[in-house]
Amino acid sequence: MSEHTPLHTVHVPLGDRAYDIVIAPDAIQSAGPRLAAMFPGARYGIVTDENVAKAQLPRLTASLDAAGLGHTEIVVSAGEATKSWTNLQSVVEAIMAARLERTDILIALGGGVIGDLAGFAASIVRRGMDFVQIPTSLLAQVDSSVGGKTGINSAHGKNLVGAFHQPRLVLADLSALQTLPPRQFAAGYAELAKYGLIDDEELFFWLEANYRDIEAGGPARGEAIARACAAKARVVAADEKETGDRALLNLGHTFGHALEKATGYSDRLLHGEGVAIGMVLAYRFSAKLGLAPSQDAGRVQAHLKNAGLPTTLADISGDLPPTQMLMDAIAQDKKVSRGQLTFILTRGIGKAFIEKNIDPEAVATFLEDIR
Ligand SMILES: NC(=O)c1ccc[n+]([C@@H]2O[C@H](COP(=O)([O-])OP(=O)(O)OC[C@H]3O[C@@H](n4cnc5c(N)ncnc54)[C@H](O)[C@@H]3O)[C@@H](O)[C@H]2O)c1
Ligand SMILES: O=C(O)C(=O)C[C@@H](O)[C@H](O)[C@H](O)COP(=O)(O)O
Ligand SMILES: [Zn+2]
Repeated sequence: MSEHTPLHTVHVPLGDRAYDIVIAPDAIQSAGPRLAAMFPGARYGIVTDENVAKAQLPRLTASLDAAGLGHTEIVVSAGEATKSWTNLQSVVEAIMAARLERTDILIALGGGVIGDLAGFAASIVRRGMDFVQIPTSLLAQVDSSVGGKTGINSAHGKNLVGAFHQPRLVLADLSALQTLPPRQFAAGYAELAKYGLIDDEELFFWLEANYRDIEAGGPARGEAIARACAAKARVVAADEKETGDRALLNLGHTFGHALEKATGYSDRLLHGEGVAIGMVLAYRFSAKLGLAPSQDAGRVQAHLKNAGLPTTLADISGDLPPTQMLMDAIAQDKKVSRGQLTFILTRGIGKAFIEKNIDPEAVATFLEDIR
């Protein structure tokens, strides 16, 4: 095995938009030669945030320099508020100021915020340029770097402006996770557990048994990331633009996105934390409707809590707005169709399903009851 052999490679079979997800301990160090072989003659724009610029950018620029690849860096603030119109504009203008051409490559180096923002910028600059995802958070390695959803938040809600734009390559560097703060690691773990909760109870039980090794950076970590990417690749390949079953990946997100909006896209609630609470609420709501055993809801909540995640509304610091305001946010969910709410509900662990025409009164009453 060569020094740069990936630990795992997951293929995303999307015809002329197919790509690989390379999962390796040193994917950043080996990026230069890999990119040079894939995109002869290209220059690179690297979009990153200020934390990742300190922790991981030097490894990437050293690799590009060693391979003789020209690059320019675009550094934005860290955090969810960065997914905004203002930052979209400045990133797009910076790409043009650097004279990156349509056949050059934009690199998103960072977590899901950077992937979503840079990916969206790539989708619109010069009517679309190629981009490469180099995810550095657990959340981005198991979820956001794969599948081509890109976008920003609006005053009306989460991810309401965006495009489907697939990356040409995903390089998930396991050693990058060494500098990720523990709270961010836990937030990413929520999206990892989500795959088990959707349709793979064996994966959820394996995560329960292997959580400590995953957290500690043992061999289970790479395997968990690869299993998550394979699960997402399967869903995306079958339904790239979410006309059907891709909506299952939204488990916990209808509640979670409303809570992120309610907390001002701030550090009060990270996306993965909102998803953790949202998934527990989806299980509790399903149990209340008589669809899922309440023991399963309890088991899900216990595991996420054990992984260091908030699992109830009371775990969110500060006051939350009235239920009606949460319902207003839910009404802007992208799964709403002809004015009807769609929720991802469940019949138990690994048994999620899409339910249309959910009565908003039932949701509001449920939220009032648990507050
Ligand atoms: N497009 C999709 O399919 C998809 C899927 C899931 C989530 N998302 C989006 O992803 C975003 C959340 O992503 P996230 O949790 O990665 O948040 P993030 O991008 O804000 O990154 C988390 C934090 O960790 C820091 N960080 C990242 N990597 C680091 C590293 N290796 N070392 C040190 N610090 C590091 C960042 O600077 C940031 O402060 C949300 O906006 C969510 O909506 C998108
Ligand atoms: O890739 C998907 O599809 C997902 O739903 C993954 C989610 O984890 C992610 O948060 C996504 O950005 C949510 O999509 P949205 O369409 O509800 O904004
Ligand atoms: Zn998510």
